[in-house]
Amino acid sequence: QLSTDFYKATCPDLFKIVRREVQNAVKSEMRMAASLLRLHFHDCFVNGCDASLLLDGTGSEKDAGPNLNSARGFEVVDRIKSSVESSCSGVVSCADILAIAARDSVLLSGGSLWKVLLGRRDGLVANQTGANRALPAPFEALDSIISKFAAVGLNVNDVVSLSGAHTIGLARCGTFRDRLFNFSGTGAPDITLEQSMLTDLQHLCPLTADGSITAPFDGKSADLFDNHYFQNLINGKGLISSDQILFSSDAAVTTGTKSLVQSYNSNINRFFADFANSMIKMGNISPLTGSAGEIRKNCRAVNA
Ligand code: HEM
Ligand SMILES: [Ca+2]
Repeated sequence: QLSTDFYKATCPDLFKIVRREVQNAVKSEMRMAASLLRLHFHDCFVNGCDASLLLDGTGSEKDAGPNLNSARGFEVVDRIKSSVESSCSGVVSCADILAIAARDSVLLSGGSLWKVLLGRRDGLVANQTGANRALPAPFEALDSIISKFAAVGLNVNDVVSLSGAHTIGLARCGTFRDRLFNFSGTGAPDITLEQSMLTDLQHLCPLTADGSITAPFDGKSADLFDNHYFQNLINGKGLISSDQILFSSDAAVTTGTKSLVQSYNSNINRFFADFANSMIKMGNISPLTGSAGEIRKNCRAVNA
């Protein structure tokens, strides 16, 4: 029961304000678009899209494995929230701000536009254990990733289209280094990783180096939201294992992800349309509505 015009009367300039703040953030650092998009994903997979990810404190989702030293953009969310508050105080949820910021981040990176549904309210608790359980890991098997998406109502099509978000942004060496030297204990690199990219990454991420050095997911256009990601997979140039297995694993054939990769590579319009559709579905994961939850004043803490 989310709707596109939820704040029409109570915060008529909402879209303008968020767009302006996201634009400012992206102007000073293009990567921020990727970081904001990821925040909405990591919020929605845990307790639904309720801004649980934004809560500070012990037991926070920010300190869960997939987010610690990894999720970023929280200061930008604070800035958006305070701009929104100064124009319409106490009416717009942090969960909705994440949804709009994710949409605008894709648009400002050259991707498609969709009508974002609104009316979510903010949760009262963070769920660190839930974040560790629900968020997919880069080295996870395809059937297991598919199960995690299924657990929140998303299908195989959503897995592939939403993985296309990795057309922008960066990943730390630590998230893919096992592929470079000793892939799942074989003592050799991942054979599905293309040779020149393997060599480049081995130089960027030697075993002795700090695991926080980063590489672009899409070496061709790390800041542009396009469909190169899928071409990369076909060429053995997926960065993390969970990307490459969508094309190269045995399960990619049986689950149908391989043919979806091929179709998004040959038809960018289909990718854009499916991505928009899947983002709307993801944004609809168990929202709090009506009088459930609250409208947080500060995205980092529940109201006093
Ligand atoms: C399919 C399962 C997925 C896995 C296993 C996965 C895993 C990862 C990993 C390991 C990173 C790098 C983190 C780091 O370096 O610390 C990352 C970054 C990123 N992920 Fe995913 N991801 C998945 C799906 C998604 C989805 C569904 C979205 C959004 C719709 C998304 C958006 C992003 C973006 C934009 C970045 C780059 C963030 C930045 O540069 O700040 N990912 N992901
Ligand atoms: Ca959440």
